[in-house]
Amino acid sequence: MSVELRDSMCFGCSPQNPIGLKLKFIHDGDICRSYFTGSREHEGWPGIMHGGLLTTLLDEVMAQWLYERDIMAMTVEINVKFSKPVPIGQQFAVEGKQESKKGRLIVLEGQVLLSDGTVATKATAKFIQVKNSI
Ligand SMILES: CCCCC/C=C\C/C=C\C/C=C\C/C=C\CCCC(=O)SCCNC(=O)CCNC(=O)[C@H](O)C(C)(C)COP(=O)(O)OP(=O)(O)OC[C@H]1O[C@@H](n2cnc3c(N)ncnc32)[C@H](O)[C@@H]1OP(=O)(O)O
Repeated sequence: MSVELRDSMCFGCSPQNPIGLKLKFIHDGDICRSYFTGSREHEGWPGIMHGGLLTTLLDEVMAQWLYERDIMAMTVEINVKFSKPVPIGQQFAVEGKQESKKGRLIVLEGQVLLSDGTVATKATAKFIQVKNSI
């Protein structure tokens, strides 16, 4: 791999990106999980998390599921279903796991869970495996 994690300015996970989300990840069996609490800077509708940012969070946990397993892959497609609003100021969980793998095409699923366990958002994303030289 020519790009090391320590050099990354990844908007989702880099600790050194001043405007990034600075996400941390827990790998729990076949699930990658992160926790996030939105603030006013993350809202779309007043008091509600911006859907584009939820998509970013979902993309990131799914990408990290792969990265943890040394699979270098890029998102080529993502479909997101927003079922319930995600309130600002309340911690929620974001989870990702693999659904299938066929050749270079890897399909992952993600979800946003509110603190009471309600699934607020669901995602399916396709990743294509690339050479370890991004
Ligand atoms: C993962 C990170 C790696 C880097 C790690 C480095 C340091 C660590 C840093 C951070 C921590 C790591 C992870 C966090 C990083 C990011 C998180 C967010 C993820 C992203 O933010 S990521 C950015 C957005 N993303 C892009 O910027 C992709 C743009 N894209 C491309 O650059 C090309 O697309 C490429 C190179 C991916 C593939 O190009 P290519 O030329 O190699 O391959 P080709 O097009 O031939 O496709 C091959 C086969 O996949 C089939 N195929 C293609 N697309 C399909 C689809 N949608 N559905 C079904 N099948 C599909 C074809 O049909 C063919 O199938 P077949 O082989 O059977 O013909």
